[in-house]
Amino acid sequence: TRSTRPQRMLKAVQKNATKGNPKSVISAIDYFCKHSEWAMNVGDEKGSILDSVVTEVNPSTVLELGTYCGYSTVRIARLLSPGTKLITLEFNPANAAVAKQIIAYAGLQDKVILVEGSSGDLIPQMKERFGITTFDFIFLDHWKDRYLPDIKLFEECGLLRKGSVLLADNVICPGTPEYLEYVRKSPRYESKYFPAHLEYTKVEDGLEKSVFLG
Ligand SMILES: O=C(NCCO)c1cc(-c2ccc(F)cc2)cc(O)c1O
Ligand SMILES: [Mg+2]
Repeated sequence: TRSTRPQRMLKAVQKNATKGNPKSVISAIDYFCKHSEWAMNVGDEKGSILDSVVTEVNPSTVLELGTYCGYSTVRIARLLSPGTKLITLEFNPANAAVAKQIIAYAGLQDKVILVEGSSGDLIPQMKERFGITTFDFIFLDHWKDRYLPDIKLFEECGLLRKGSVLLADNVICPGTPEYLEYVRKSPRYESKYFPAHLEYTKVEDGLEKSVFLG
């Protein structure tokens, strides 16, 4: 039967990237998306902003919502200090299976804990399952209608501390209007918008960085 786009992306990584070289995996995926098939990775323009925020925060505890094929997982994991792991949640088992292989091809499997399931179910389990007290950095890139309920869940579960940084993809396209209104109006967050474009296109999009004030 016909392969899926994530499977074709994985093939492109195995063909064009160098095993154990995260930078070449990132480049191979970006090339595939620019010249073969568009796919919903955060991409190189927004990815550079992601890199700069991760580098600035230098987090010890990291959560990604929405693994997809592992592109942003590789971008983040390659920048983490030795011994630091990132937890990434993916609802779609087929995508998780591809992501696992792309993360392994980059040689970053020891820095990543990939968990299959819904964020609504898994966020309340973070403390008991992974011994997390609070997250230093959270990247939101999953279903856009889950951003608002999940940030409220982080608050309710006591997973944020003064200075926790949340970075949200796609706040313009596809858009997360309710989430944006919440973080920009709430006195408990200091928010900043980073303008960019929808991955591999000229369509306007951007990232919203929100710091929890405690
Ligand atoms: O749904 C998304 N992510 C959760 C599932 O993994 C997502 C969608 C799009 C997108 C799609 C279709 C279009 F026409 C425009 C944007 C872009 C993204 O960056 C995304 O993260
Ligand atoms: Mg996205």
